[in-house]
Amino acid sequence: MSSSLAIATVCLSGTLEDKLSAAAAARFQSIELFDSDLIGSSWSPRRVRQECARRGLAIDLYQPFRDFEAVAPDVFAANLRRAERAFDILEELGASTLLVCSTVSADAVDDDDLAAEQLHVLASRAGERGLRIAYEALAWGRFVNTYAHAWRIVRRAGHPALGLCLDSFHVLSRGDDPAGIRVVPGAKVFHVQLADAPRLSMDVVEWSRHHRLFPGLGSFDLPAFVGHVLATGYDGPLSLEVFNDVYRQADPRYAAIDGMRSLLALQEEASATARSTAGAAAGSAVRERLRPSGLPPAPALAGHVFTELAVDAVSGPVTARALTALGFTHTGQHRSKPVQLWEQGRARILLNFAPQRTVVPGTASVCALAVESEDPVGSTRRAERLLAPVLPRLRQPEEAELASVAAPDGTAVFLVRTGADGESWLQDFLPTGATATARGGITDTDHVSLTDAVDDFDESTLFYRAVLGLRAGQTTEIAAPFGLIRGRAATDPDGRVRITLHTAPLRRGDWAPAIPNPQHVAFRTGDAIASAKAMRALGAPILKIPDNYYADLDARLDLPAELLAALREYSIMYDRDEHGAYLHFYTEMLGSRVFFAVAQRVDAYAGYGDASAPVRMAAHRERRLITLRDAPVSRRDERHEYSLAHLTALSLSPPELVDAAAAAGYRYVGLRMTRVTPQEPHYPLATDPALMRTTKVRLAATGVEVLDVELARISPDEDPKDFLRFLEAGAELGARHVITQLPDPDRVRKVDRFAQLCEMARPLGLTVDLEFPSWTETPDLREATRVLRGADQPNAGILIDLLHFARSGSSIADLRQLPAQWFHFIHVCDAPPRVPATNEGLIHTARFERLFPGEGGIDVHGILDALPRGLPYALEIPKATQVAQVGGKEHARMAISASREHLDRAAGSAGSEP
Ligand SMILES: O=C(O)c1ccc(O)c(O)c1
Ligand SMILES: [Mg+2]
Repeated sequence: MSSSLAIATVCLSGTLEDKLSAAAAARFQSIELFDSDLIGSSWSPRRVRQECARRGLAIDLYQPFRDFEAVAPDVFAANLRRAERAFDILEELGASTLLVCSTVSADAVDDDDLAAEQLHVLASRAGERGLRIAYEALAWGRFVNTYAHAWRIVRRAGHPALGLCLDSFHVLSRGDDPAGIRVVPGAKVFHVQLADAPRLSMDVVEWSRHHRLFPGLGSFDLPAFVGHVLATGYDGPLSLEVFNDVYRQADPRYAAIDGMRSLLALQEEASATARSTAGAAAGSAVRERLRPSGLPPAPALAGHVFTELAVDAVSGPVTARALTALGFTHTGQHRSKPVQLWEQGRARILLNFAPQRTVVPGTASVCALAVESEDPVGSTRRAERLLAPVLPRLRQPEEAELASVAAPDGTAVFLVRTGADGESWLQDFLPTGATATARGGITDTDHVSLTDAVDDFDESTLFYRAVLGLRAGQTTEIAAPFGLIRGRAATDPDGRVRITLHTAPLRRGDWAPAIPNPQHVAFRTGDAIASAKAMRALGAPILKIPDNYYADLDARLDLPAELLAALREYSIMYDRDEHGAYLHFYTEMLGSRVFFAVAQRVDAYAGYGDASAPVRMAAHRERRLITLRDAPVSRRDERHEYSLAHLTALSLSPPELVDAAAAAGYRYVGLRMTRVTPQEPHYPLATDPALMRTTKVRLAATGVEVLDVELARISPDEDPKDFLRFLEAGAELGARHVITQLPDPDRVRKVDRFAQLCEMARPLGLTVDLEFPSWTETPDLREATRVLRGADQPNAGILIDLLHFARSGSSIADLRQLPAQWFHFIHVCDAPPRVPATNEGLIHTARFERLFPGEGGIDVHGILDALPRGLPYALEIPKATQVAQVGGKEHARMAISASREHLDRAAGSAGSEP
């Protein structure tokens, strides 16, 4: 019989009902009930017993009973009374064991004889009712804090209903030698609790109550601990007791599954340890109890087979270009799906243009990975026993049967066998006719690197370790430019399959300029320098590493000058451990998530170059910002800089607008900070510090900049002075321009006020750009021109809004005559050819019903061609119906895509007029 598997209710989040359902669904056989879970439950103890039975769960133990022993007679009497109440509960629960923790009470005395005597009395009372006492030494017990001490007292008490509870945390946190457990007769071990923990240097109570982990996720040698426990002959349950702040608030159904996986993996590891260490005779009973209940062994893995990237029409070609430049060849096309096979050596990438899952537009992401299993069916059965969802396969009749399971983050993990027979999955790809070459020197996939949210990190680690039978390495921590990154690698024993997982454990708030959840595939080469040389020749987008890195490398490692020069020349990073060295370089980001790495392992280097990771992260960030800023400039002739004007998606708050702009590829936003109409949402950036802060954080994180702020609308009863805070807030956001309107019939006054506004804005580095809606008292280009000439201010400008320009009947010929320095950006849109007859109609179109350039009747190109070259196009295209249907963010994306289509392409042929 293998040991039964149990979980303490304290491991899980929720009400008792949530916890029991989760434990049962994860196929635990029994539970430890915590008193707080019972006290907070509306179920009577009897009902709890029924609810457990209904779910197939036994109750092994009720706990904790505290501060009982070694006290004065009066306290002892009170404690016995307390104990009888606990026994009542045990009887109703149908549980037989009460856990008694060693005392931490100030009432207790340091007297083992007294402790033994009083525990003897307790055990007698328990025994009379058919119950047992399991005595546990808390690591912080006042007098008894080691299992050896607890055992001396239990032995001295000498009562059959008194035994030990052995908790791995209390034993291993103190550094006690667990081998001593072997002297305890198995019949005197009443209960065993298992918890792992990270190595932390802190108060042991804190450590125990907040940081315990499921087995395998910390640094304790639990396989050895379990081996010692079972060597005593103990055949009771192995029970998880893990106090952990994350599990306590996570969905209990997933936490329970994680717990079960961790226990099964622990049993497996402990049994392997017992096999290799125990003598043949001693080991067999132990091994029998360690046999993980029905868990098929993990079949050997022979390597990475492919990594599949979900791509779209934007990210697909970008990724394909990068692969080509790394020396890959598009060798196959899937028979029934839009999936491309790219190969070099044994390294393979699939580009899936029709991913099953939704993906972030414009960026590739890993949707599947495949490993070579010597027995895919066995691998799948193992995954099932470990409660991993086995994915259904939709396949055509002539296609290979591929088994896959879903990792916690949804990545499909394929277990394949690439036989030479007709069964191979490769048969599903029709040759393109192109033959793979070794142009880039890549031989294989070295590893796949994935990132999870912190709360999913342990789950992922457990999944890959347990399901694939990989070994988890040490947890590593990187002080990265944008915060702490925690990592853990999982590898098969031969280092053929390597998966590295990362998380940002402290990630909070909005300041997140790092790549969100980056992923990369690292390809192996036998010669990193030769590969880099070849790839550069092929035009690969290799990430440039700064000189300071090489100066530091030289100082630290004293590498041969020639090697150092080559590393620097090709932006190759270099790491060393006691086994060997690691030469690695990276591509730039391909979209906003995925990049590739090329790595050479010298001798038996076992790591992943973590020490260099901060440099890489900073370089990626820098590169992304350069891409954002340079792309339009370097292609000035065909493209324009775009800004997202707030009115296009006024339902988005400023931080949301910035994110929408970044996602869609705008360089700028224009922010509306004043309420122009009573109905519209108001974003009071000038007076709301929290909104200002999050907006600035999103700007910094995305690299989007503020082009302009609006609206200084100065009607007869408005005083320009009241706009000072507005102007200052605009400057704080980094805006360059302020939009103003002058609905004032008194020309002298409005010119004065316009001049005054310009004077206020000037020291803040802002221009004031006069817009002329056709229904206001500054209704056309002529009147605006008069105001500018009258005010005669160096930072004055005119904002041409194509709608107002067209509706006001202003003249393109006039426009051409005006000074170029008056124009700083343009509000671009189109509108229906039919001009509304009333002001209400005009206003309605302006606020709700504009069209994308080319969709309407405005002479968009004619007006734009009359303006100076190179002005940013601020898309101000409200379309109320469309926004209601697709949301502001998607509308913003459609706006830039339609505008680029209509404007960038035509710009090249627009001639060279000034
Ligand atoms: O932290 C505690 O008090 C506590 C209680 C019961 C246990 O079994 C334990 O290991 C710790
Ligand atoms: Mg315990």
